[in-house]
Amino acid sequence: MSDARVRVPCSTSNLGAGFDCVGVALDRWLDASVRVTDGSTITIAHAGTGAALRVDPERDHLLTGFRLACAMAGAQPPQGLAFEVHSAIPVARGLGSSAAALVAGALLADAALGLSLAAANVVGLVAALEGHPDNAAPIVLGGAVLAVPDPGAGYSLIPLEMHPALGIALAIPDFETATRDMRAALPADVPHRDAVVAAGKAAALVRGLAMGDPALLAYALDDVLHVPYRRALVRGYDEVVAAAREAGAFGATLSGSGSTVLALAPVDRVPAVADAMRAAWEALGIAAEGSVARVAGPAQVV
Ligand SMILES: Nc1ncnc2c1ncn2[C@@H]1O[C@H](COP(=O)(O)OP(=O)(O)OP(=O)(O)O)[C@@H](O)[C@H]1O
Ligand SMILES: N[C@@H](CCO)C(=O)O
Repeated sequence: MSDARVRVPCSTSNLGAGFDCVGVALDRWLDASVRVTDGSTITIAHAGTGAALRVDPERDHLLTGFRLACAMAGAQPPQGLAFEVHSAIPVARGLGSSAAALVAGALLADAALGLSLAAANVVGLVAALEGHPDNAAPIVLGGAVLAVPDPGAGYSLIPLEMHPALGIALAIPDFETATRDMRAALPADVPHRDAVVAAGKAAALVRGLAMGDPALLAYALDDVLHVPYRRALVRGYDEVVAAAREAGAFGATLSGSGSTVLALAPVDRVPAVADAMRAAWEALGIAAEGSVARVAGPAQVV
């Protein structure tokens, strides 16, 4: 057993029509380390965006990920552990902070105990806990990823091409939306006609990302499966999406389950789109950060 350190990106997921199956790793990072101690206590020191988290260590996703990885490999976790985390990923904003913490914990266990877990296993254990693989998959693999169930119990993880002329803008408001609440807002069933439209939009998303095709992306970002049921819970959603389009975006949608709004745009329009979305929120009295996001590589042991 040795000390270990990892660096894990954030992720945006869904991208409109890729609900629960498409995600992209983005360049905001969580850095974490673990040290084995002589005692029998577990400490987790959070800095950065996690500093305000009031989570008992026993319920912290970092420790959960660590223990799940040990259990998957049949290894006994040490009793005394000291974790240190610095995160730049905003919490409960649709940028995968929970998946990032789970992946970080699992990779720390893998590195510290020499578990030799495959990337697909790490995605699988995080997805099993979260109930969807679209954050864990890009965090572990980097880039844009399609994650769908494979004939066994795991997932097929397929890297998706993103056209180089395609840029990503984010607007991150100062209010949270918990994924649990946003999933509770979804209906148990949708009308068949909506399912038909959703199938076409999901196909349009994959092809639109590869080609950078404006019409396909506009169609795909205008989701019918989850956004219609969630947008009322994100104050200003319609205004921010409209502002993105007016500033030159192909379209905009919730990042993950929100509250962040993500826009896809030609690379040279991305700064203006990010600024327009921020301004739209601020016009409603809601502080927000507008930023240009870059696609990130995979989580790494450093
Ligand atoms: N180490 C941790 N880092 C972040 N969140 C944690 C951690 N441990 C537990 N949590 C819980 O997870 C919640 C955040 O998860 P949630 O799924 O709601 O948002 P998210 O992962 O930031 O966004 P999304 O899943 O929509 O991309 C926090 O409010 C907190 O209760
Ligand atoms: N696909 C998930 C992502 C949550 O981060 C959802 O939209 O609920």
